Amino acid sequence: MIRLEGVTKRYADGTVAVDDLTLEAPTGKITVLVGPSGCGKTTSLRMINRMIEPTSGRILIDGDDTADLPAAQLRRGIGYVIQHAGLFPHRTVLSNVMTVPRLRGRSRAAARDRAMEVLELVGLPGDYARRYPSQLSGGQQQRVGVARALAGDPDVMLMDEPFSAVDPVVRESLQDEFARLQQELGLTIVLVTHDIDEAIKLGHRVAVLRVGGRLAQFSAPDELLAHPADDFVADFVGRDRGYRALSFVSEEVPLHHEEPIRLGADAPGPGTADGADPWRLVVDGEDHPQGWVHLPTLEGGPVGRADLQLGGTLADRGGSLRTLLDAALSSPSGRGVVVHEGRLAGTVRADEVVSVIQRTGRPTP
Ligand SMILES: Nc1ncnc2c1ncn2[C@@H]1O[C@H](COP(=O)(O)OP(=O)(O)OP(=O)(O)O)[C@@H](O)[C@H]1O
Repeated sequence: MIRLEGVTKRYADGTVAVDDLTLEAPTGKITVLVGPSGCGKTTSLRMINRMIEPTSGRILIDGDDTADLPAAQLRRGIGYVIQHAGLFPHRTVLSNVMTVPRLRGRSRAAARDRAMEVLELVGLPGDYARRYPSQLSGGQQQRVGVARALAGDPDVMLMDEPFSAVDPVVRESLQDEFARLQQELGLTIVLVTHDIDEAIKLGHRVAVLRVGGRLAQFSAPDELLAHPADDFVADFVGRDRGYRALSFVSEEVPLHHEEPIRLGADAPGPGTADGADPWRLVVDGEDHPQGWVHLPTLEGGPVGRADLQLGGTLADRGGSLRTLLDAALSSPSGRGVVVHEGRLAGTVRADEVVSVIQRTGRPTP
C-alpha cells in the first residue's frame, strides 16, 4: 500500500501545487488521480518516486517512509510510464525494454529473456523486438512503455497519462487490455489522467483533485458517480453520470427465448413473423449472433449477410445494466441481444431493464 500523509509541495516560486494531500493507494489495485489541468496530479505522482521532493508530509510504501531510502534504490522498485512512452529513439524495442532489468543488475541474457516475455505480455510478440520506436504506431509505442516498466518486476507502477496520446479507438482497447493485465498480475498502480471516463473505467479508487492541489473526493468510482461530494465534483464527473453509474450495477434481468434463423437458411415469409413483430435474429452455425433481418423486406431464398441489419451492441449475460440497456436501445428490433461466451443466451427489452432499475432503486445519482 502507498500512503500519502499530509503531503504538500510548494515550488521555489511559491506555487502550491499539492496541498495537504492524504490518501491510500491499496496494494494490487489501480488508484487514479484525476482533475483539471494544473491541479497537481503529476507533482503528486512524481513525489511517490521522489523525482520531486515533498515540502512537507510523508509518503510510505508498505509502511516504509520513502524519504529514508536512497532515491535510486526506491526508483528501482517503481515502474514509471509516461505519455508518448518516452522511448529511446535510437534503440530497438528490445534494447529499450532491456534497459530496466539491466539497471536492476540482470545479465544480458536474463534481461533479454525478460524483455521478450513482457513484450509478449503486452501483445507485441517476436518481430517487434527488432524495430525502432519510429517504426511503431502510437499505441504500440505505449505498449512498449508499459513493457519496459513491467520488465523491472516493479512492486508499484506510476503512470502519467499513459493512454492520452493515442486515438480514442486504440485508447479503448489499450485500456481494456491494460485492465486485464493489471488484474492478472495484481499490480499496484497509481495512474494520472485528466479524463474522467478513463478514471472511472480503470480506477478501483479515484481521487479527484481541484486546482491548488486539494483533494475534492476520494472514492470508488460508483460512489463518485452516485454521490459526488460537491458541485465541483458533480460538474467534473459530468451530466450523464446517472446513466454511467449503471456500469457498476449487475442485476438479474429475465431473458426472452428467441427462435433465431441460421445464416444461409431459407427466410420465412412475412406472414410467418411472430405476431406483429417483423424482426428475427440471425445466428451462425455455432449460435453466434450475426444481426437482425426485417422479414417484410426480405426477398425470399437463403438469408445472407447482405440481408443483415447490424448496429446493436451485444451484452454479456450477468453484465452491467448499462450494457443490457445499451444493447436494447441500439438494436433495430428494440430487443437487446444477450450472449454467454459469445453464444446467444436470449434477448431483453429496454423497458424491462428500466423496471429492474426502478425496482432495485439503484444507482442514486
Ligand atoms: N517546477 C515548477 N515550478 C513552479 N511551478 C510548477 C512547477 N511544476 C509545476 N508547477 C505548477 O504546479 C501546479 C501543478 O502542476 P502539475 O504539473 O502537477 O499539474 P497537473 O495536474 O499534472 O497538470 P496537467 O494536467 O496540465 O499536466 C501548476 O500550477 C503548475 O504550473
